[in-house]
Amino acid sequence: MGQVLLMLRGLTKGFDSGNERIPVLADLTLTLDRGQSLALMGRSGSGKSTLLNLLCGLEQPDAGVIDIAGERFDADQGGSPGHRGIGAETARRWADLRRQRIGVVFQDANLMPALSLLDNVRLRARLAGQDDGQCEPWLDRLGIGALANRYPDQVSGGQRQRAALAMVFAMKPALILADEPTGSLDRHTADEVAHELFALQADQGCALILATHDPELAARCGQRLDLAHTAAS
Ligand SMILES: Nc1ncnc2c1ncn2[C@@H]1O[C@H](COP(=O)(O)OP(=O)(O)OP(=O)(O)O)[C@@H](O)[C@H]1O
Repeated sequence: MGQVLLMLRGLTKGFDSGNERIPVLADLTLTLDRGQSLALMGRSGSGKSTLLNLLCGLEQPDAGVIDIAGERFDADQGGSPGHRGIGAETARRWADLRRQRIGVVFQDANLMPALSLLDNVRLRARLAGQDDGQCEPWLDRLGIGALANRYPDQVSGGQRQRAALAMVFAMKPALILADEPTGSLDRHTADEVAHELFALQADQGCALILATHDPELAARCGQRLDLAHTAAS
């Protein structure tokens, strides 16, 4: 058996709508080892983005436990769901994890507009405590080395998506969270980016969780979780 990277126990999350709490995820339990990949599937609104947000601390669960790389987060039981604060210590631990261990590739590639693609990658590496002097090869590997000195608004959406992947790999994360990482790309570019994503994931031995509607992309993952079939949907 591999080394466990992520453990979810009884993870539950809903959102307030008027006086009601609408359940999105109910009692979700799963384990992911280092080096494994998991595709999150399910119809629109089934909770894929919500789960990714919970896994990087951008949303807080109503109940359950999240354990990532030995950092354990228990849902705060004080107050009613939706009205709980997050303690300063918990916020700090999530921020540390996002900076050093969790690489996030969400739909609107989160590049700093005032920095070139290369400087975006360097900044991300530096924040994660990695060597920022070795960042050009990441852009080369993603096929955008020639665009290193351009700013994000001077390249296409697909090229920004590749730069976002270069940033994630430069930080050498333990876990990558990707929300439709190829969603805005044409089929050919999507295939190229997916190829690099899985090749680099294998090279680095990190775990990958990706939300997608694309069955071909999901088929490349070792595991699949269909949120349409979880108790809340
Ligand atoms: N901040 C919020 N407040 C209230 N409801 C929310 C909030 N965020 C998400 N929801 C609701 O939770 C449900 C799950 O949303 P989520 O974005 O996780 O779905 P998804 O599976 O990622 O959908 P898609 O495939 O369309 O991206 C939806 O019904 C959505 O409207």
